[in-house]
Amino acid sequence: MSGALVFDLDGTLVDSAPDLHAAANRMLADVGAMPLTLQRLTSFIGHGIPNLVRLVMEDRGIPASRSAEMNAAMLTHYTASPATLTRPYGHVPETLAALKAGGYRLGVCTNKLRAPSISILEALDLLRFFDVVIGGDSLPEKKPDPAPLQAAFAALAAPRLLYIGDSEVDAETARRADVPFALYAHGYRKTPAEELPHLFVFEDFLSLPGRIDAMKADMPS
Ligand SMILES: O=C(O)COP(=O)(O)O
Ligand SMILES: [Mg+2]
Repeated sequence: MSGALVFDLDGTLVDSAPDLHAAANRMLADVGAMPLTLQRLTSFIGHGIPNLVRLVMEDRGIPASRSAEMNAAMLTHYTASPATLTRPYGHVPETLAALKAGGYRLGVCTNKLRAPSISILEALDLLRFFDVVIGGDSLPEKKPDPAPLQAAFAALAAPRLLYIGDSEVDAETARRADVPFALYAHGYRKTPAEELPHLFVFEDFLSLPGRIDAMKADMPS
């Protein structure tokens, strides 16, 4: 057994911002509000959909009293098409295949709701690589609480090697769970990489198996 690796979803395995953006703009159109740019919407990703809706509403000056209605609209629009524009980042499928073939047990730990997470992984033919998917609603706690990441590793029942993510939330979750963290450089983070605790930063998924092998070689046996 080579050990367990857990991945974040949004901004790490997949570029999901275009579908979140489309759903948010449909929600805004429902109430006659102007759309947001993709860049602005992307800056709101990381703490799950209720937080994203709150930030969109603040940005557009929509009163908090409408939050239940807006959240319901966002969920309806997003779950209707969670994987229309969403794509895996470069070399993700072949890297997951190589890691799986190398004997690693793989999991996902995301703040996205579990149902659309599964839909996305299925639509992009990635679900087959994972032995566990923990979503933002799988437990009472969400990242950066360490509980969801701990639950993912517990389900994998193999030595915990690494959490791979793109954001401030992921770095903090890994730190609190006491798991080494690898930072994917091209996700949705707002903070410079050097300000986030990490074991290594990587630019391309193709480099990941080699980095993990090197990390294992450095570990006390
Ligand atoms: O849904 C979000 O806001 C963040 O999702 P992630 O945890 O997969 O990055
Ligand atoms: Mg992420």
